[in-house]
Amino acid sequence: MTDEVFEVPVVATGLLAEFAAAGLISASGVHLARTLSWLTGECRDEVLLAVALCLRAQDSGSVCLPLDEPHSVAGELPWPDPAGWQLLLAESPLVVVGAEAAANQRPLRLIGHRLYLERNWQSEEAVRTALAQRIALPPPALDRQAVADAVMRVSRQRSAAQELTADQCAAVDTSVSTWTSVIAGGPGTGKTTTIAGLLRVLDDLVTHRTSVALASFTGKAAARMQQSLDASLSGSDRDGAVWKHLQVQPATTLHALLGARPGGRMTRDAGNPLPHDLLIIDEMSMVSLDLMAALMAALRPGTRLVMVGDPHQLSSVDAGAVLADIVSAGLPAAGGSPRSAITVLTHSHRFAGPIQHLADAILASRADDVLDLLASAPDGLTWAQTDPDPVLVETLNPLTADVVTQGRAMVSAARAGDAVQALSAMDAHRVLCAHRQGRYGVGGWSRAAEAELRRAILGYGREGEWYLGRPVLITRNAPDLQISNGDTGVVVRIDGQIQVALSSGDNPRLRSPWLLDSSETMHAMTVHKSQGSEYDAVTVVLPSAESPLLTRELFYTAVTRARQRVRIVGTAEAIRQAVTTAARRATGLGGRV
Ligand SMILES: Nc1ncnc2c1ncn2[C@@H]1O[C@H](COP(=O)(O)OP(=O)(O)OP(=O)(O)O)[C@@H](O)[C@H]1O
Repeated sequence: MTDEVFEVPVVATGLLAEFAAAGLISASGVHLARTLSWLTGECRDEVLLAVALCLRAQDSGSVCLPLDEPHSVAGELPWPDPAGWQLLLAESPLVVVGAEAAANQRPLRLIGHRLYLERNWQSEEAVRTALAQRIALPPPALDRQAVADAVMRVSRQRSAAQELTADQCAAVDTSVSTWTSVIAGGPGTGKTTTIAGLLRVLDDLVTHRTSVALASFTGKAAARMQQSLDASLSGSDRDGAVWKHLQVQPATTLHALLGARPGGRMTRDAGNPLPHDLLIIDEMSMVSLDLMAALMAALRPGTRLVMVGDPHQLSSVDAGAVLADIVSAGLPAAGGSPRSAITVLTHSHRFAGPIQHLADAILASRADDVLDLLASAPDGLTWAQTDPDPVLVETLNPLTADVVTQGRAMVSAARAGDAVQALSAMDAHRVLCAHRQGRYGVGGWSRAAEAELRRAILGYGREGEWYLGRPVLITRNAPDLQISNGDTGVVVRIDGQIQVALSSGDNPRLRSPWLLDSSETMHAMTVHKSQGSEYDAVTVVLPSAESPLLTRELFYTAVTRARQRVRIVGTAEAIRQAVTTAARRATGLGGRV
């Protein structure tokens, strides 16, 4: 009996077998479909296929499966007719139909032509309802003229060349005067400067103690936010005591703010909400639907929420595209109000040159312009026109000088015990890959760089596993050590002790390497992991044009990580493919906010 029970769920037959063979559904999708079939008696092939496709959609970042969407990889596969498929699903014991129906333990929900895993539907619904409730609240009780005057005053406190732009003033005004707002914009468009302005204006306007929390998705992004906020505020304001009424807490990660516990539960929730009066979330593009649902549950109605980020960047690793959805759907400042609570900052104050032109052309999907620009090789942009392969010296050649210069700088700072210098050398240049493994992946490129360094630098890597100057990527959260998945650092020797210096604003955190359970050598990183960080120079390794990861968002995110120099390693075909392929995630939030 046990054997029978165990065997039934893993066998793929019929449509499941065909789609699995074509790589369109995964083994876990087949397993889920067969298990649900065994539990409920549902055995219609089309329904089981929908279950497996729904799981696959979630694994690739979508929140739901649109049944009626043309399938780009359809080929010879027998896709069910959308209308008939919808009818079959509507009468399946696995499916709840419609937004109004209560949850009743069924694993799937059908909303029109969109099929959701029930859990994703619940998260999306929770976010939508919470946003709608917040929009319906009467706006904060502030005198409109007083707000406008305070914004002007704060803008003029800056030097003439640094006064806030009209868009930045509008963003501050909107964020102060509404409960929920968005400040959207690409790198260097002045989002952090606007946040600094917002804090000053709020401090001017309120008459009571007002607590402010700043959070970002990764620890690195939180540290960067804190750093640039400190730089935007004058010396005296940085000292918390000088704020008249604000209590501004140091920037932290969103998970830490919500008190994430193992298993994904949060300490902060509806019964124990966040106590702050203002919550500012940076790098909002990295926030998944589930995390957004947890955040909305933990927000009191009287907390202003300001979401800051670049909707054109890659979406979260987990399912959802919350910021892009909110920006595309629009967010009214208040119920029935024509005024929008979203401000888009478009002018970059940081780049004017070729990197900005490249980013603009990528976003506008102008492939010819991108290729012309790269071919003209302006200062700051280089293009190694080749199909990358880390085992081929000619591919690595253009990179070698950067890798070796950087390696030398890390080693000498590490030997001198200068953690700040070692970290700055680490961030001087970063190789970014779309893939984790394989020819175009982080693993191979990191190993190739390591081999090059061992050849070029005398004594490199001789001190054992934790050798001086080794760049390290943390791959798992360790809250007790205050380190997060994605943190980066360098092995250094300080006062005779081997330590890993981890990036953290102005003051690196030092951790004993013997306590780091999950880390790897990092000479290259995925574009996903690089989100929220910036480097002086970036080398982007583009996969072949066939790679499903090659999208405009990926290319744009990679290129905009660079402050001064970008090198692209890839073929013209891959570049064209990236620029003309939009990352598509099926979500329902955009149409429902
Ligand atoms: N209105 C302005 N006038 C002049 N300079 C400005 C203005 N706003 C911002 N800047 C400058 O532009 C640079 C980028 O600003 P800021 O750090 O606020 O942008 P950002 O959008 O937060 O960038 P990123 O997210 O890429 O870090 C800073 O040096 C800042 O001082």
